[in-house]
Amino acid sequence: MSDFEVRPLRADEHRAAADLFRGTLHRPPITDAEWERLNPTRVSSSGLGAFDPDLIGVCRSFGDELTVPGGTRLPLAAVTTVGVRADRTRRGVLSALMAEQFADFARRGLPVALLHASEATIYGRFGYGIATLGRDYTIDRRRARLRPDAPLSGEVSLLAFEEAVPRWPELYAGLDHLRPGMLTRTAASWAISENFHRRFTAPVITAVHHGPRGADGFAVYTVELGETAVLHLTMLYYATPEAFSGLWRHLLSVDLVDRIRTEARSVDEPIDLLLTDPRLVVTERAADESWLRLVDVPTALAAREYPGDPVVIEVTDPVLPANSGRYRISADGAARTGDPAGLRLDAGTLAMAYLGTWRPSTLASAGRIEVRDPAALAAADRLFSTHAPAWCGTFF
Ligand SMILES: CC(=O)SCCNC(=O)CCNC(=O)[C@H](O)C(C)(C)COP(=O)(O)OP(=O)(O)OC[C@H]1O[C@@H](n2cnc3c(N)ncnc32)[C@H](O)[C@@H]1OP(=O)(O)O
Repeated sequence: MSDFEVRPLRADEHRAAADLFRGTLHRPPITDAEWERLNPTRVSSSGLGAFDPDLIGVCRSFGDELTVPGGTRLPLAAVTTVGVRADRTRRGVLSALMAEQFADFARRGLPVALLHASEATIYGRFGYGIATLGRDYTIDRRRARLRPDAPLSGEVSLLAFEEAVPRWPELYAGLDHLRPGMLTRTAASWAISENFHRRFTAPVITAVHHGPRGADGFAVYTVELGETAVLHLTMLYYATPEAFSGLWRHLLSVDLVDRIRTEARSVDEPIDLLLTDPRLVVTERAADESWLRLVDVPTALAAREYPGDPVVIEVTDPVLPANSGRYRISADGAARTGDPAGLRLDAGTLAMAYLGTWRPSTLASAGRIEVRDPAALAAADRLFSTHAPAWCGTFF
C-alpha cells in the first residue's frame, strides 16, 4: 500500500507524534511539563512520521552508546515512540517507517539500534533479535532476612526526588562498571526516566550507597500503600557487591512495607543468594528485556572482543542486504572473508548471540542457525561468550 508518505517530522510535529504514540498505547496525551522535558529542542532526538496526509504513524530515536563485550561503547540509536494509528494498522506503515529509519541510521553512521518491544511478535521481521533478558520479581519483605555472610560495608543516605533527579546522571556515570548491553545514557534517556517517575503520587526516594571510594550504587523506589503495601524498586545500579547488599539491606528495612517489587532486573542478580530463604524471591516474569538490530554488521562485529578460536559465519540479511556475506571471527577481530562458512544465520539471530545472551548452540538447537560444521558451532560458543550476562537496565 503506498497511499502514505514517510518523512522526517518537522519541529512543530513532534508533540503531535508523541500524542499519537501515546494513543496507540491507550494512554492520555503528553502533558506540557512532560513535553518540556522531552522536547527535541532540549534533548537531541529524531523522528519520522507517516502521513496520508494526516499523521498516522511515528517512530523516533535518540543517540546513546551501547557497551559491547570487551568494553567498547558503540554509537547507538535508541528506538522509541513507535506506533501506528489504530485505523491504519496492518497496511505496511510500520514496515515503511522501519525501512526509512534504517536508512537514516546508515546515513548517520549508527551501527546498532536497540529498543524495548511492547510485543515480542513485532520486530523480528525487521532483523531485531532478543539481545538481553530481564526478570521481574517480588519479595516478601516482612519475612526476608539477609544472610549473615552478605557482604556489607558502607552507608546508605537518602535523597528526595528534586534533589536526586539532577544527580542521577553523575551517580550512574560514576559507577564505571558497565556490562554488555548497558547504555552510557544521554539527556534523552534521563528525561524519559524523570517523566516516568513523576507519574507516581507517593514520594520517589533515591537511596545512595557510599563505599570507600564514594558513591558506588543507588536505588530508586516509591511505596504504594494499600491492603498490601508495595515498595516499587524502579532503578538499581551498583558497582560492588557491598553496594548491592547495602542497598538491599536498606530496602528490606523500610518500615510499613509488605512486598518489594521490581522489573527487568538482570537474570544473574544474586538477590536470592543474599537471603536466608531464597524462595521469598518470587519470579513473576523472565523474558526479553531489549531487542538489538545490527544495522552495520561489519562494524558491529569488529567492535566486540572474542575469546577463542576462529570461525567463519555466513550472515543473511534480506532487510539490509549490504550486511549479507561471510565473516571470519577470531580473537584478532572480525572481517569479511571469502572462506567457506561453518555456520549460517540471519541478522536477527546474530544480534541474539552478539551480546552473549544466547549461545550459538542453543540457537542452533532451536533451528535458528544452520550448522555446516559442528566444530564451528563449539568454537562459536566460546567466541561469543561473555564474562557476565548482558543486561540493558535502562527503559526508554
Ligand atoms: C519501541 C516501541 O516503541 S514498542 C511500541 C510499539 N507500538 C505499539 O505496540 C502500539 C500499538 N501497535 C501499533 O501501533 C502497531 O500495531 C504496530 C506499530 C505495532 C505495527 O504497525 P503496522 O503498521 O500495523 O505494521 P505493518 O502493517 O507494517 O506490519 C508489518 C508486519 O508485521 C505484522 N505485525 C505488525 N504488528 C504486529 C503485532 N503487534 N503482532 C504481530 N504481528 C504484527 C503485520 O501483520 C505484518 O505482517 P506481514 O508482513 O506478514 O503482513
